[in-house]
Amino acid sequence: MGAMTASAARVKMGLEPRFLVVMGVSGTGKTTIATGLATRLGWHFQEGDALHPPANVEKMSTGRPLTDADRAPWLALCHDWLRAQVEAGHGAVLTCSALKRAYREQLRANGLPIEFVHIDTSATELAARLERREGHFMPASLLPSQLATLEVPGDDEPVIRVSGEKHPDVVLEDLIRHFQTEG
Ligand SMILES: Nc1ncnc2c1ncn2[C@@H]1O[C@H](COP(=O)(O)OP(=O)(O)OP(=O)(O)O)[C@@H](O)[C@H]1O
Ligand SMILES: O=C(O)[C@H](O)[C@@H](O)[C@H](O)[C@H](O)CO
Repeated sequence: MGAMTASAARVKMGLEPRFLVVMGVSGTGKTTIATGLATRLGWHFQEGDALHPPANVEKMSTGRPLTDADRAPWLALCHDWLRAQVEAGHGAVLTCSALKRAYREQLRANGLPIEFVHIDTSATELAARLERREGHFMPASLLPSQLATLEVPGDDEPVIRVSGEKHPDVVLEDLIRHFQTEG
């Protein structure tokens, strides 16, 4: 039997399109969860790291945290991608650390119906993962600044909270069940 098409998957799941930003600090599992969701649901996927200006990647690679000014053009590109997905009307998943409330507001600007999926993982587990991870520009030495910069989303923000310490398959199942329940 051939692979299920994206539209067949959507019908099978019975889910309306949603516009998700999978957020959290480096190493929390954004790419793992977002790619899993996009594949399972047949939704469009964008790796937020791929939208960083090269100077940002260079800065992080050399162990220097980004500033608000560094992040501004990147967040603008993330917002533009999200807006294009909303206009096209298909489900979409973006990875973006979205560490501060102001960044999340920038992503949601112009009334975009964005929802954040915040993956929360303990500092100890994050440090172990980043030490183990190979072939990624983000050094483990930037973890303290990531954690210090994070403003955990408030209850007044559109956020779905998940634990990054469960197996990714479990997190995916929990999220899909949540979407099915919410309609
Ligand atoms: N739930 C999990 N349990 C254990 N390991 C995980 C889990 N989720 C992700 N990982 C592993 O942790 C590392 C970081 O995951 P991932 O790259 O998805 O995080 P990220 O938030 O996208 O990171 P970054 O923002 O730095 O790109 C990877 O090696 C991944 O395989
Ligand atoms: O806002 C930031 O400081 C950055 O987006 C970082 O979070 C990295 O891009 C990402 O986590 C990759 O490791």
